[in-house]
Amino acid sequence: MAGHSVINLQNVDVYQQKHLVLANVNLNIEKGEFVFLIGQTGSGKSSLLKIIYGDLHIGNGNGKVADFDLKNLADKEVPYLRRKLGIVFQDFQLLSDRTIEKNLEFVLKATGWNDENLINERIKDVLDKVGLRSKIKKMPHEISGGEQQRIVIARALLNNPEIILADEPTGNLDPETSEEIVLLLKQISQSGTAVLMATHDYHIIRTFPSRIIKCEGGRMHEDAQIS
Ligand SMILES: Nc1ncnc2c1ncn2[C@@H]1O[C@H](COP(=O)(O)OP(=O)(O)OP(=O)(O)O)[C@@H](O)[C@H]1O
Repeated sequence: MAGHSVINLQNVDVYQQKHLVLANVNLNIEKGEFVFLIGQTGSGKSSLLKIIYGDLHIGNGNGKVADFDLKNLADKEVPYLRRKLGIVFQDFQLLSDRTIEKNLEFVLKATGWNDENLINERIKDVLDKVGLRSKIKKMPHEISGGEQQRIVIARALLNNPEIILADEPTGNLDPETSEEIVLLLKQISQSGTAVLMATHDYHIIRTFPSRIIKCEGGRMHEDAQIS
């Protein structure tokens, strides 16, 4: 059965300015796949994610993400590409001066939603998906770190993305809460959204056996094993 590719990179060279970080990357991720991205600090994981969300241009090679052609991606198209992506990064936290509801409303309004009823419904939908509807009126500081991360995931789901990119989403969490977050991301992938998750947490990788790709020695390797 032919799959439905949501990320397809062919012979892509990943540069940070003049420095070649990863050479000749070939990567295909299908709808609903769950993939771990591993590699030492500085090996190129974030750079690879940047290629995928249109923050770095591809020089050599070809790339398609959620039907956007990365090679010919105009700057003005980047926000539309990002709407197809849910981004869960550590440095992309909740706005601390407003409630969970207002955090989510802010993103919807910034991405073109203006019908109040649809906005309210969508906010409830995504909060249900992460099991936190009861926290809708709370401020970020009134909920735990794990709950905040679930809200960040809810926020990433607002525009029904084809792909979630998660960079160390469990970095600041205790082991039990980390497992809950990854379980949630797994469930999201099973409902059809591909998840690409960069992590250094081998306990998590062992607990949730999945496809692993690794950045090492200036290359991206498939079917990586952890020891
Ligand atoms: N903005 C930048 N300008 C120039 N070089 C950069 C820039 N960002 C990263 N690099 C370099 O590119 C290489 C890959 O960095 P990258 O951040 O992709 O690694 P990483 O695997 O994500 O590391 P970490 O696990 O620490 O996040 C490193 O040598 C880094 O110094």
